[in-house]
Amino acid sequence: MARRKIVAGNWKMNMTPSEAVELVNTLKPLVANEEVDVVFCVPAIDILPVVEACKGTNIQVGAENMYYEEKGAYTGEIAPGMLTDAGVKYVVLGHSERREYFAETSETVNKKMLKAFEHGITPIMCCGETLEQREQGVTMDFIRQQVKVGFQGVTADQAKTAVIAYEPIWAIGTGKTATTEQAQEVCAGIRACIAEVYDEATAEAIRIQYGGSVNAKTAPELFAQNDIDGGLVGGASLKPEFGQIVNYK
Ligand SMILES: O=C[C@H](O)COP(=O)(O)O
Repeated sequence: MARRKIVAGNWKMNMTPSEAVELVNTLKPLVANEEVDVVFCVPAIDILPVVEACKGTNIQVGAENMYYEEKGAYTGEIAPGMLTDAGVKYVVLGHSERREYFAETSETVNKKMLKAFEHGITPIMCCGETLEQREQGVTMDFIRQQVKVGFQGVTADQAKTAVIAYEPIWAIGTGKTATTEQAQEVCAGIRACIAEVYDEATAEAIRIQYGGSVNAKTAPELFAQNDIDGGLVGGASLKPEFGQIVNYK
């Protein structure tokens, strides 16, 4: 069975709550495509107004991060139960910006993955190599490690519902999209890694996105690849162009 495409916007640290509602109202009619899962991953403070503004549409709301404890003395963190109560269905975990600026490791990402599944939140787990790693030829070794650690303890049934976003760090926000061949090659490698860790059925079911300077021009070819099931879109998700990306074909 063909996998359903999933196109998610990652707003990062952009949009005040009132700007967020305005953006949703602009994008709503542009992303009304029932054949694709459309997700807006938004800053924590925007979640409630965005959930409200997305009611009655095909848009699902995601968070950009989450903590792995249920509650307690963790100043500044957001618990999974808070997200589900607010109407969140997805959470971006292990984005390279969080790994780089907030010291996230694959081990903490793994704890968050397990907690997200426990609460019925679908994780969008990010992985990707630096330019240096690509030049050294260790891209796949590095990504396989990120995936294996990230999925430790995750059951095959849970993994089947997960989303992995392959985002080469050198392509994020740089305007440098990976070539279609580069993106397909790594996404296929990630699927092979899932088949090794679990089985063919799990590898066939899991959805793998590409992320890194995706735009309306590059999306059609990228999303047409066998192992690319959509995109995680940063900059272009804040513009009407996101509608063209969702309607890539
Ligand atoms: O999560 C999204 C990615 O970091 C890609 O961002 P970008 O589309 O602005 O390059």
